[in-house]
Amino acid sequence: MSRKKTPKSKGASAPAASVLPAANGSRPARPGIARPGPQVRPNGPPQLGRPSLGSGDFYDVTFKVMLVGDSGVGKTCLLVRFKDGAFLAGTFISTVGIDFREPPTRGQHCPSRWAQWSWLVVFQNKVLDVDGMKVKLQIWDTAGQERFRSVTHAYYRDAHALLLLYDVTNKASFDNIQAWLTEIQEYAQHDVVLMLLGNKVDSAQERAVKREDGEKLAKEYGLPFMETSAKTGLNVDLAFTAIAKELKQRSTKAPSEPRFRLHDYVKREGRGASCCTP
Ligand SMILES: Nc1nc2c(ncn2[C@@H]2O[C@H](COP(=O)(O)OP(=O)(O)OP(=O)(O)O)[C@@H](O)[C@H]2O)c(=O)[nH]1
Ligand SMILES: [Mg+2]
Repeated sequence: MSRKKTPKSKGASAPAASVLPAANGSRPARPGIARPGPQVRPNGPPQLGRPSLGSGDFYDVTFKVMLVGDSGVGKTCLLVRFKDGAFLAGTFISTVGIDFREPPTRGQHCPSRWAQWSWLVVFQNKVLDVDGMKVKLQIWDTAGQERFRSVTHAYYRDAHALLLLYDVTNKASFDNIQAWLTEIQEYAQHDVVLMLLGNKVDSAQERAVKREDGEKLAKEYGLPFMETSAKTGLNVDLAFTAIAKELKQRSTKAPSEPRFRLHDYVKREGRGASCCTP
């Protein structure tokens, strides 16, 4: 990733939410922020695979992916779409904390269940088959609200990849991308895989950020870029698959394999907004 120096973020954070470590396996009584458990690995060599007995989630290698961006851009919805193939329509419930446990009953999530959980950030695991290798993505949603920024920073350094979202119907969320990049530069690993996503392209009539502007910004910072819709699913699987392919390539480093080119891949495979309007 080639990153340009950006001006220091003006986004001064208000005091972070109180830290409320959650007891293992039980839901905290109120929104809170737990500290990373032992399962959280620092960035660097990916964790080698092990079968997680009982869950059926066998994998060869695992990576931590984080979703970041302003509040309301659709991070939680993007994760729900990828994990469950569903869309959280209706009332917007902002994510206001971080939690490290998986939801209580695997395989039984539904939108309403997610809505109940959306005041916590629940990481989700998804195992993808990438060219014959089982790649487990541990995907972390974060609270986009500025008052939680100082808390979410702390988790960047563990991340192997970051999906940075803005909302194409919200110009301010696009204008804030530079500040996000400054934060990422400051807190994430220098070799973190980063992708810019312009979400909500299904809302064509409310569009406030042109596709070309997203492309221009991405080019300026050397980032792969796509427009997505958590509502229709446009390019959602592709974004995560592309990240998984890039991370897998970096970790295996097989000289015989043709080099995976993330930028080319998303350019080639990404679909335009007009393709999937409901
Ligand atoms: N039309 C449309 N609406 C979306 C899309 N993605 C999310 N939304 C809506 O946007 C609102 C915010 O979505 P969230 O996923 O909760 O936003 P967030 O980025 O997680 O926000 P924070 O948790 O506060 O950081 C909700 O009302 C969603 O239904 C999309 O692709 N298209
Ligand atoms: Mg959220």
